[in-house]
Amino acid sequence: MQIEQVSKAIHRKQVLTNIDFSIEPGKVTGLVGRNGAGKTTLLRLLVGIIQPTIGDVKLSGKSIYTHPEMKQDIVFVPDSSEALKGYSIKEIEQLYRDIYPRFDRALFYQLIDRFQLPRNGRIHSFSKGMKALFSLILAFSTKAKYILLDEPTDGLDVIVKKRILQFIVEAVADYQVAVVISSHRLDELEFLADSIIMLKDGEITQEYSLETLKDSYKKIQVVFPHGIPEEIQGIGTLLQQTGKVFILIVEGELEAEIAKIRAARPLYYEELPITLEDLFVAKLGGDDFVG
Ligand SMILES: Nc1ncnc2c1ncn2[C@@H]1O[C@H](COP(=O)(O)OP(=O)(O)OP(=O)(O)O)[C@@H](O)[C@H]1O
Repeated sequence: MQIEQVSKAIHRKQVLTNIDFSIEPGKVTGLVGRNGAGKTTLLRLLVGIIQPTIGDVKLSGKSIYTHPEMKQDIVFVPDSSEALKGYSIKEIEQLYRDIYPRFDRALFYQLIDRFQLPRNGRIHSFSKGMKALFSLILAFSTKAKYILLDEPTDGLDVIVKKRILQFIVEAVADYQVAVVISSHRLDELEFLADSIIMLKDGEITQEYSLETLKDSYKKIQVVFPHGIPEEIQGIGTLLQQTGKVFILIVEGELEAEIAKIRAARPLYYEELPITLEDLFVAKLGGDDFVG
């Protein structure tokens, strides 16, 4: 799937600007950003619920907006499954079979049994965790090539969460689907995602491959008795300061930057393991506005 220079304004407000990336089969792409950054709007654009003001989303070179049959290959799981509430499992299965011609009924019931959901239940009798699991089962049973998940584990207990994450990992490997996950759970994305797209105020500020993440950034703890010396101010991003202890995220020419820090003779120097959360705070933690 190619997302080409997509911008979207809603009620004259610019919500997304120049979004450009592609999504690969068999890979999980994590979408991160602060509240209001535009994640849900982007997912809604990728599934064709809304259309871009400028730009296009293409599958095999064809626009999903002018070739509606393409939408059989894309399924969106919103963060709440309220819309399905009034139906029974059988009714939803029928509905999905009408929309998605490759819907795999055998797989659907196999997964319903595996996760011990009642075959004859109605969705309104399900707990939040059961609804979340059911939405995922439904999505993967469509055999759509692109599965878009908005906060799939939001509000779930640890056990259900683990089952859901495990299920996503297995399903991506088994069916070679492309999954896009919007999430605030950076620890979960670290476990799941192959790459991360970071949105800020509707724009992509960073794209990371989780494989190279740890080679591109360093998290450094240093102690300077009189504050960070002038000659190295501006190197890296200050993540945290506790008294004389500074934690910095360094990027770019790592060796050269680290050599400069060491040349400033800190009383103590240590490299710490970097997490996605560190990068999130370093890159997006700058202001307190939530829009
Ligand atoms: N239908 C709409 N009408 C007006 N504004 C909207 C609409 N949809 C989205 N927006 C605005 O677009 C911006 C992005 O919203 P969106 O829901 O995509 O963000 P998000 O990154 O998913 O946020 P969160 O993490 O809080 O779910 C917000 O400022 C929101 O107010």
